[in-house]
Amino acid sequence: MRIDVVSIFPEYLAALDLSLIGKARQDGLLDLNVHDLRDFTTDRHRTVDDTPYGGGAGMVMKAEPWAQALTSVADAEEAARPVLIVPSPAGAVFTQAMAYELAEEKHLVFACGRYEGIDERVLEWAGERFDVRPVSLGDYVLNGGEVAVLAMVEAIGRLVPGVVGNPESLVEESHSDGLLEYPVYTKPSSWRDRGVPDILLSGNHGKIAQWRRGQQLQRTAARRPDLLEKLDPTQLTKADKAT
Ligand SMILES: Nc1ccc2ncsc2c1
Repeated sequence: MRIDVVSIFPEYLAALDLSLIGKARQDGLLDLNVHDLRDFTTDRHRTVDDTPYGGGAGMVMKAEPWAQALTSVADAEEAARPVLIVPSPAGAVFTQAMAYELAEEKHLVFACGRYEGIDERVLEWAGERFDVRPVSLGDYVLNGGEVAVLAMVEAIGRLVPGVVGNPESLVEESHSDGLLEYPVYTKPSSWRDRGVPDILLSGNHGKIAQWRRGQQLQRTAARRPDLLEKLDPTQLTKADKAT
């Protein structure tokens, strides 16, 4: 998978050189490229913003530098129609299901907006060449898209085959089955007078699996009842319903 990120703060994305994503880049599993939007300006001051039409506080990102940058990254990859992800508080909420879907794509481009956002005409113009997706991390506002891109690249990148050493570890995690994950414990078995649930020390794998599933359902009901509402009833066993 090729990933391009365009930002006026490319150094913000340095964290993508580290850990799992960094190793995937070294191993050639992720071809990740970060670009400075200012490199696509033509004036001496490398201007990327201007005042908003209609007035109001703040500045808006100018269209032309974005058009130059997006054209450059689209031309860099043969993939038919790259997905252009634009982090925005006004976007569709990013979910694990979306991460799985995007992990199948050949070419992802992330446009990190700043200030009050990007001139809307850029997203309209980009629709000719890209599958344009405004995406939100949740109902809160950051100062720009870079932090959201770090989160999304990690969430998507770890699902690309070969990135995570043991694919099994992707199976039982929050949201993989529509539920929150169960609690986990490790040595010592007694820590500051706190023990480990006896069932986990029993060696009875069937009972352990049953206990873990019950924990998932209880946690989800307590912390994210909205997820239970969304569950397809066929995803719940008779034992689940008895929990
Ligand atoms: N450009 C921009 C500004 C704020 C913000 N908050 C979450 S994603 C995002 C993107």
